Amino acid sequence: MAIIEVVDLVKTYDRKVAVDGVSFTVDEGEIFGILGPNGAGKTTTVECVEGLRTPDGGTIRVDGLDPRRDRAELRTRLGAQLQQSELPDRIRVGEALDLYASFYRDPADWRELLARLGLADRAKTEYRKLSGGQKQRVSIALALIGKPKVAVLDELTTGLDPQARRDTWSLVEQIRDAGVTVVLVTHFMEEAERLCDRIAVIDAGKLVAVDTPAGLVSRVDGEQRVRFRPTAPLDVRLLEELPEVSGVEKHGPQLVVTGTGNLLHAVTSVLARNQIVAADLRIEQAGLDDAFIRLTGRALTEQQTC
Ligand SMILES: Nc1ncnc2c1ncn2[C@@H]1O[C@H](COP(=O)(O)OP(=O)(O)OP(=O)(O)O)[C@@H](O)[C@H]1O
Repeated sequence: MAIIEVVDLVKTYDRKVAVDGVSFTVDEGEIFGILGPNGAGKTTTVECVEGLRTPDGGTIRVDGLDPRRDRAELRTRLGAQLQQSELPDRIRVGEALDLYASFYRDPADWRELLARLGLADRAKTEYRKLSGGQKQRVSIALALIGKPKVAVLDELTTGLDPQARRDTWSLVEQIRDAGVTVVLVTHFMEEAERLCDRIAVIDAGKLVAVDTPAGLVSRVDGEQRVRFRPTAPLDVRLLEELPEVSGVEKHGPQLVVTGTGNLLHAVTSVLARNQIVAADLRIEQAGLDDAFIRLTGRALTEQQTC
């Protein structure tokens, strides 16, 4: 059953159309990803869902509520993660949670919440003394303090090291397993693929696709990449002429051949005929990043991948 319904959402800043007719539904109990490059309109979309911005067009329902009209009631059902900078440096973790708990009629037990998030021994620690990963966990605790049905987590793992990022992913899964619907805004491909039940791909304000990670990948299924280092000079046109091959790229001494069908056999036959050995040979199947390129016409930039 859908807990969030967004229909034809439009949001414009001055003359810039940030969100341009976006529609999707989020089912109760799922982790729903919103994936796209910087400036795609992801944050604007979720801020409209949270009732923080007024849409210029379209309708939104969250658990049957209109986020603008029913803002007070929405706060008890939807928890949003705070940006790190929104807490004072010197506040103690326990004080922050106590304060936020006081905003709700029936808050969660924050000590229990801290224990669940692995922060039981940090209640008396000043916020500024926490590591990046611990600050993120505090922001998750604050999003959950009102016992929401939906938690919106925006760029949750940006700035975290790989271990802290993986720890945070397990937390998000625990939140979903406890029955909370999670909306996860991200520009990390690996995060979306690993965590999300379904993903909305947004690019330049428009919804490009909504599907499961496997469903998105199946759109480019059959595509493979063969990587190797030829042990002698090779005329790449010999590979480009093969019907199985759709592209050949040179990365330093390495060749990356993209194609379909029996690509490996076709490539190695050409090499054998020319008495060339393929050193460091690797075969890769298409993944979510290939699907993203197919859908948007470009890759997320290097620093945006995990
Ligand atoms: N308050 C604002 N005033 C004017 N323009 C804005 C404002 N907020 C966002 N924008 C613009 O709207 C577009 C969408 O921004 P938004 O923050 O929603 O994208 P995003 O996908 O969340 O990007 P990021 O990953 O960088 O946060 C961008 O071009 C951005 O510059």
